[in-house]
Amino acid sequence: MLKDSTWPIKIQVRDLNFYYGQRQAIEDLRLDIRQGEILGLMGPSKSGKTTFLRVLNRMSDLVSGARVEGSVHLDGEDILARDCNVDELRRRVGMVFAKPTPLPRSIYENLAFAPRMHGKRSKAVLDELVEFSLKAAQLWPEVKDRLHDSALKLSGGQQQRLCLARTLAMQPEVILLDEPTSGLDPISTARIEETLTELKKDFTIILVSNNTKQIARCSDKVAFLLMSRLIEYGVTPEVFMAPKDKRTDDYISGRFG
Ligand SMILES: Nc1ncnc2c1ncn2[C@@H]1O[C@H](COP(=O)(O)OP(=O)(O)OP(=O)(O)O)[C@@H](O)[C@H]1O
Repeated sequence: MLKDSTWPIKIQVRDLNFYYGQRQAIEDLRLDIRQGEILGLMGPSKSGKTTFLRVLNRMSDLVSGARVEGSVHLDGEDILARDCNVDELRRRVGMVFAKPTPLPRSIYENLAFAPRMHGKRSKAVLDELVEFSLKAAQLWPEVKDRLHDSALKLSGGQQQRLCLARTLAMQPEVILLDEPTSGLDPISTARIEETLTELKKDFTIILVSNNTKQIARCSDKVAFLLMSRLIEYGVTPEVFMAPKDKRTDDYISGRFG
């Protein structure tokens, strides 16, 4: 179901500017992301997509010399505020990277490690969390009989679903995906895309992809960034069928980027 303007806003971005030293990577961004929708973020290389994701869970803080202006509210709370609890924010806003990065441990430990660090010590609770997150990432049937095998034995596509499961094990509210299928074959890509469609029932998702077809297939709304600026934002089929800006049209038709 399409989330219209009456649907609750999960993330509200206003007048967002982001600088790496002198270089501005996000300019005057204004965007609402509604609860339970998939926002596809597309744009050519260096348009600011990854920077935006990193602002949303304050991973951008880790870059020395970086500076942010404006506001980003998550459920009404300003996450750029000094007193924001960044550990809790990163639990609520989880991230999956382009390259799968399982820990060199068992499948089970990949999922139980961080929740245990956050105080979940009971085996029964961890077992349940492992099963829940593997099922949500649609990996459970393939690994349920070998949870104690090394995660490194899994295929690339399975490793990426494991990384998604690892994010889900932290019981986030928002999932950021930065080109999650860029290194995967078409079958593994399709599995991840199906999984995302299931997950949006319970989570708000922001998907960065250089693959415009993937954005068209998976997202409810789409934002097109070009040279640090938001050029177009709207309901995905409308933007793809009738883009308002010629630069969006050029991009989705493959005329540049
Ligand atoms: N850690 C950093 N230090 C300095 N500049 C950076 C850093 N990360 C990104 N940038 C610069 O910020 C701009 C936006 O980069 P960003 O990675 O956000 O774009 P992107 O749209 O995600 O690109 P890509 O599709 O290539 O990943 C680029 O000019 C990039 O060189």
